[in-house]
Amino acid sequence: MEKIRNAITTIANFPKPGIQFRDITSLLECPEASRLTVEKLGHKCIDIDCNKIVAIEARGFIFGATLAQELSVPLVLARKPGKLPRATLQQQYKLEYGQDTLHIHRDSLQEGDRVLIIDDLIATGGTALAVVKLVEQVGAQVTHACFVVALPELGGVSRLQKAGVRVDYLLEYDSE
Ligand SMILES: O=P(O)(O)OC[C@H]1O[C@H](OP(=O)(O)OP(=O)(O)O)[C@H](O)[C@@H]1O
Ligand SMILES: Nc1ncnc2[nH]cnc12
Repeated sequence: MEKIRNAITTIANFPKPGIQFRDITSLLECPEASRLTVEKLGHKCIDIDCNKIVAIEARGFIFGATLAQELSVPLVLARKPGKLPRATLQQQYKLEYGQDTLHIHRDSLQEGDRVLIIDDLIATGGTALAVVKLVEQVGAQVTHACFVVALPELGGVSRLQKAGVRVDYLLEYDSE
C-alpha cells in the first residue's frame, strides 16, 4: 500500500486555502502504482453482491470503468450538469470546497438494483450521499461504496455508514 501512498501527491491550499488536496493524477502517471491500485480495489470488490456500479465524475470514472469490466457489471455514470443526453434524475450536494449537482440517466437504474459506488476519494461524503439519494429515487439501493482514499476526519465515511452503506477504501489520510 505504501507504493500507492507514495504516488499520491499532496498539494497544500488547493483549490482553496486550508485544503490539503490529495492528488491522484501523479498516481495515474505511475503505471506500477496505478495497476496496483486497480488490483487492490478489485480484491476489495470481488465478492460484493451488486448488479450495477455507479462511478462519480470525473476521477471516479477512471477506477469505476476498470472495475465494472473486471466484475462484469454495468457501469452507470453520475455526471455534473449538462453532460447526459437522456432524461436524468438530479441531486444537489455540498463539497469540502463548494457546491454542485449530480445527474444520472433516469433509465440506467431500476427498482431493486443493488449499487456499488466507486470514486477516488471520500471527504465530507456529500458527493457519495448525493448518489445514495439519486439511487433511492428509483427504489434502488446503494449497498457498498469503495474509494482509493478516505479522509475519515471529515465525516463522510461515518455518514455513509449511517446511511446503511458498507464502506471500503485503500488508504486513509488526515485532513491536515
Ligand atoms: O466526500 P466529498 O466531500 O463529497 O468529496 C469527494 C469528492 O470530491 C472530488 O470530486 P470533485 O467534485 O472535486 O470533482 P472531480 O472528480 O471532477 O475533480 C472527489 O473526486 C470526490 O468525488
Ligand atoms: N482534500 C481533497 N483532495 C482531493 N479531492 C478532494 N475532494 C474533496 N476533498 C478533497
